[in-house]
Order: sequence, then structure tokens, then C-alpha cells
Amino acid sequence: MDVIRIRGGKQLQGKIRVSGAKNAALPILCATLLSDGESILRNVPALKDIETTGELLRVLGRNVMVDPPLVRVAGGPEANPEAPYELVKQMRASVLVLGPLVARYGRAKVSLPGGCQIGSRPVDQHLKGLEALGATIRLANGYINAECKRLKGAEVVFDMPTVTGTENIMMAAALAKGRSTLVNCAREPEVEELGRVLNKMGARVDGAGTDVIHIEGRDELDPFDHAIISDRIETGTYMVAAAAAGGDVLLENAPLEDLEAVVAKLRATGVEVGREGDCVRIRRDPDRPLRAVDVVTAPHPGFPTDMQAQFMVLMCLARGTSRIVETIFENRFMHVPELRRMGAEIDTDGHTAHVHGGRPLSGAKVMATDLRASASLVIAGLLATEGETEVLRVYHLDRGYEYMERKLATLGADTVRIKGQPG
Ligand SMILES: CC(=O)N[C@H]1[C@@H](OP(=O)(O)OP(=O)(O)OC[C@H]2O[C@@H](n3ccc(=O)[nH]c3=O)[C@H](O)[C@@H]2O)O[C@H](CO)[C@@H](O)[C@@H]1O
Ligand SMILES: C=C(OP(=O)(O)O)C(=O)O
Repeated sequence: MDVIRIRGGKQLQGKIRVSGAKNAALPILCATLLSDGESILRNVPALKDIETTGELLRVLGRNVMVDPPLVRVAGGPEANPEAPYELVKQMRASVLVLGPLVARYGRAKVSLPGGCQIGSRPVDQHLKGLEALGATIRLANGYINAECKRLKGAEVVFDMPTVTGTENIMMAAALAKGRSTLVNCAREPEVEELGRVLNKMGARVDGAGTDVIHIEGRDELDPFDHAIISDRIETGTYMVAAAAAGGDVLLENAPLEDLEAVVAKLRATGVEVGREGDCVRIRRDPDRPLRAVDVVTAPHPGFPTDMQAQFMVLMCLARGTSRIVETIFENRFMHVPELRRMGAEIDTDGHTAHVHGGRPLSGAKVMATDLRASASLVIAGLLATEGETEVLRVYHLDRGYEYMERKLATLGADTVRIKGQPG
């Protein structure tokens, strides 16, 4: 297993380019199942989750060429509509093949994704939505079995805004007969992006990115050629890294408009965030102390849960106590014990963490536990003023960050990957 070693205490300077968005690319890859012919995805990041999805699409009978930033997926009317446990367990987002498979092939057998490190992560809303469109759902032996000759447009009211739930039902409704109305939808930019792709495929999707989406289904959909939007969570992660290490960083292709809640919190702590040409510029004078601010995670456009761990590290630097409340996932504080090992003073009580900032962090060996927690540990390593940090189990990081140690090194950080270490 690879390890990332960080020698902290260096300010960050320079420019890096933000990659394509993982959480936009994954549903769009699954949307290729909705048509025959060859679809082309551009600006796809080189990530483990993209490889896993490519492998899954191959198992389902597609021809897949993954050569980031380009991915090609081709297929015809035949498929093997079974997504096995071995692949689904590697990546929860695999459940996004469920809607397309049942809509296109009338049948799907998809392993239940189960929980993961950050929470139980149920899929009841996905199943409820498919049932509303006319599918029969049976759970047996750890698999979801879904069947329906032809889905029919319907109204689906989600109990809560769910990102992949909304995406699964949008894809299913795009091939259903008639009109669907989805209510209480997730409003994340990645949902809006999927709407754009379904429209390119010939469906009529209206309102993606708002809480009510109307979809006029079609008998057949066309393949597409599409460049994926930039990754807002990668952007936010590098913003926090620049703020934590101090310095002056330009991020090319950064989707600032999708990050308002994060930018507002960064500014409230005293970090400068602004536009400079087609880049976003983040500046912080490391001699000026940061202010402690409180954060409550919420569905978009609220503060993203996927930025909570990284922001918590920044609050370790701030003067005073910051209160961080995680409202989306029940176990998303796994980075806290690791940060404590580096000298952070953080108490947790259920869904709330209190970060008592201002204590220096020191380097340590720490364990990556999930994707965003891994990024937070790398950032903690950047600001540790003494000793070196080794982040173990970086396969979590590789699921969602393209060449993170290289991008940080471009900015002057002392970050290297050491291959094949005992994990
Ligand atoms: C691949 C992808 O895009 N992943 C993102 C997606 O995950 P994901 O789509 O899995 O997360 P959801 O938006 O579905 O989860 C939101 C909340 O709804 C609950 N829920 C969800 C579905 C359901 O059927 N029943 C139910 O109770 C969940 O437990 C959670 O509390 O959105 C999350 C929340 O923004 C992000 O952290 C993930 O990075
Ligand atoms: C939690 C994440 O991904 P997933 O939903 O695939 O677990 C994430 O992107 O932060």
C-alpha cells in the first residue's frame, strides 16, 4: 500500500488546475447504459473510482476505454444486467447502474451497497422511486432485483434530498413512458450536470439543480459527447490547503459559483478568496491569526459534508473554539482521533465537534479512513511545524483526488508518495 509523506511548514505558491468532478463523472458514466452506440466523456479525472466504474460497465457488457481525461463507452442492445457484490462493495456509487439497467433492459440485479466508513448509507429512496415508476423490487441474498417491462412516468416525492437517489431516478425516468415529476430533489451541481447530459441524449429534463425536476421520457436515447464540469470538492480542498499552509495560490478552472458556502466560511476566518482572470486566487498571510468560525453541514447550497474534515483542520489553526456539526452522515468524524495524534484539541459529542484551535500540530503516522478524511490528514501534514507526517492507506485518497501529492508539490509543498509500504 502507498503512503504519502509530508514535511510541513512550507507556504504554498503558484498555480494548479482543478480536475474534472468525480461525483459528476460517475453518474454520467452510468448514463451511457441508457443508449446504444458510443458515448465520449472528456475531462474525466484519473481516479480509482473511475476505473472501478469502467470495470463495472465492462461486466455489464459494454466496451470501455478509460484513458483519462478521455473515456469512451460503447454498447448495443445486449447486456448482462447484474452488478456483482465484488465491484459494488468497492464503491457505493455503483448503485447508479440500477436506474439505467431497469429502464433500458427491463431487469437489474445489483448488489446492495451497504454502509461504509462514514455511515449506513441506505438506498430506500432509490427503491421507492423505481417502484413509483412501476418497477417490482425484491431484495434477496444481498441483492436488489428490479423488474419492469417498461417504466411509466410518475410523481416521486423524496423523503430527503438524496444526490445519487435523485440521479438514479432521473436516469430511469428519461426512458420511462410519459412525464415524471421528482419532488424534494438534491440540488447539487452534479445533479444539474446529469440533467444536461440527459438532455443531450434526447430526454427533456427541466429543473435539474432545483428541488423539482420534470422529465419527459423517451422511447430511445442517443449517445453523447460531453466534457465533465470541474470538481468543486477538489477546489475546496486546495482552497483550504492554501489557507492552512499560508501563501498565494491560483486555481485554474475552479467552479467558485458552486462553492459559496465554503467561500463565505473561508472569508469569515480571514482568508482572501477572489477571482483573477479565469482562476480563483486564495491568499493568507501566515502571520495573521485566523478567526474560529462555526460550520453546519447541509445539502447544497449549504456547507458540503464532503468539505467538513478539511475545514476542521483549518479550524485547528484558528484562535478560539469552532463548533462543527455534521448533519448528513452519522460517522463522519473518523479523522478526529488521527488529528488528535498530531496534537489537535478536538472534542466530539454525537454529531458535533468542538475544535479548540491555536495549538501547533506535529507530524505523525496517521491512518486514512475514508476519502475526505484522508485529504484532511494531508492538509494537517502541511501545517505541522515539526516532524514529518505519513498518511497510510492512501487508496482512500486515490478514489477521489487526482495526483494530490504531485499537485501540492507543484505549489512548493514537500509531499511525496512512497510506493508499496506496509499499511
Ligand atoms: C458519488 C456521490 O455523488 N456521492 C455523494 C453523494 O452521496 P449519496 O448520494 O450516497 O448521499 P445522499 O445524498 O443519498 O445522502 C443524503 C442523506 O440521505 C440519506 N438517505 C439517502 C438515500 C436513501 O435512499 N435514504 C436515505 O436515508 C443518507 O443516509 C444521508 O443522510 O452525496 C453525499 C451528500 O452530499 C456526498 O457526501 C457524496 O460524496
Ligand atoms: C463520500 C464520497 O464518495 P462516495 O459517495 O462515493 O462514498 C465523497 O465523494 O466524499
